[in-house]
Amino acid sequence: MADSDAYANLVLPPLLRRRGISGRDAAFATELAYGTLRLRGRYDAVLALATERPVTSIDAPLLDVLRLGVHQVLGMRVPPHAAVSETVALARSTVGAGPAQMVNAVLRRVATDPLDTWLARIQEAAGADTIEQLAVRESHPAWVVRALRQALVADGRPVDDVAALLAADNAAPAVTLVARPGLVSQDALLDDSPGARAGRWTPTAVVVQGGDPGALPAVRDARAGVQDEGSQLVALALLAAPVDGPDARWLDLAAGPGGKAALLGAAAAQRGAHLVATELQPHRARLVERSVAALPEGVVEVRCADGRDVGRAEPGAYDRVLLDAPCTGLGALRRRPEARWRRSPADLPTLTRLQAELLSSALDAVRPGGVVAYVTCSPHVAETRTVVADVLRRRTDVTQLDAREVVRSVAGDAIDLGEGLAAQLWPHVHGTDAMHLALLRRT
Ligand SMILES: C[S@@+](CC[C@H](N)C(=O)[O-])C[C@H]1O[C@@H](n2cnc3c(N)ncnc32)[C@H](O)[C@@H]1O
Repeated sequence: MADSDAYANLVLPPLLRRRGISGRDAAFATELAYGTLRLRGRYDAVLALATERPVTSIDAPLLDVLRLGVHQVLGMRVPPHAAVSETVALARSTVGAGPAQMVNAVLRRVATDPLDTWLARIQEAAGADTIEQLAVRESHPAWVVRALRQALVADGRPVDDVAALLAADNAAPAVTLVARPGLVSQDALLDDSPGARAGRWTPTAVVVQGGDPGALPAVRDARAGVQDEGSQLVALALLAAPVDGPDARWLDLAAGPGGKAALLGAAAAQRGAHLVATELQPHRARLVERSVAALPEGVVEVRCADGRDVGRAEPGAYDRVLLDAPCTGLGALRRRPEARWRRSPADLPTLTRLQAELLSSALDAVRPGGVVAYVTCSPHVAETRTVVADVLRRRTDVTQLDAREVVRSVAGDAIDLGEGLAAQLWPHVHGTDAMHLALLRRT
């Protein structure tokens, strides 16, 4: 999984199901796989010290086995002798008897000292640069640490918050459900999920304890869905933003797989509005269809189309527009264990160009007095504040609203938001993905 192009959260659950692995065994296998992927950077630094050679010189399959072993020894509560013997057996069956001996020696060495001792050692080996130290300790690429630190500062938060943010990225998030308004109530979802609690910020979120949310009837028939509470909050904020004049034609410009479209669609059904959801990728457009399946016929129209063309094709046609733009996803690293190792700064120019083009189209598609929500599940300044500032500089027909005020009107005044007109959520502050929201009104 570390080397293939598959996403762990898509590959692992069906794999476990096919092998008949469930309950505690499935939970163990999931923690082993996700934890190893997440903490790969930390464990590679440990392995470089324990093997006294660079990990790049270790064959990929053997390195994966070693990482799995180190995670059991340092990251899970597996007794060291069991972790070592299981991993050696795995090495013997996958990479051969010779490498298995090496695995045995290396893991015994790793098991000699506790995690804190290894963390101190790898930090020291990283040199004097505090970013590099944080990068190995909290297992993030250094460029991601730099970008997150810059985003925290841009939000007016203490630079030292970055350590807590990186640690929050390394903790598996609780599964959060959305009760789609008018289809199922938050109370009904709470009643159906033993041990669940209501979300902190929205009247739609329910945080569940383990189990398979897909087994809940409300999730199976799309009255509810799995959705981070930050995603729910930004969609509800678009719905709470004041528009002047009519309020019946809504657009979701980049809708796949459809979590926010389903929430907006449910609200549209209640308010007598109509939602057009465009998505470029046909298979993701089909996922949008599925996510809105429980809504009354005709409320949501899914179109497989390029969102960049909508502003030109339908100028001023909409009252509310959501642009949840394709982005690096650096705000959702907790939920995508391997994502941090896949992205590179080289992805940014293509993404930010696309984000700017989509935002221009969204602003053309909204009528004067209407509102566009520009949303990313990344706090990266280049994808958020810079994209919005560039568009505002080029146009004279757009003003930025105070998104924090609107978010407070949904989440309550106690929510701790940073500086500036945008609302930036953070895993370590809000317990959500690091969603960014800017609200723009056509004048
Ligand atoms: C961040 S995701 C949207 C997530 C969605 N709002 C949700 O809550 O489920 C961005 C989506 O934009 C789509 N996309 C990328 N380029 C696009 C374009 N030019 N026009 C429309 N959709 C596009 C991607 O395929 C992806 O599904």
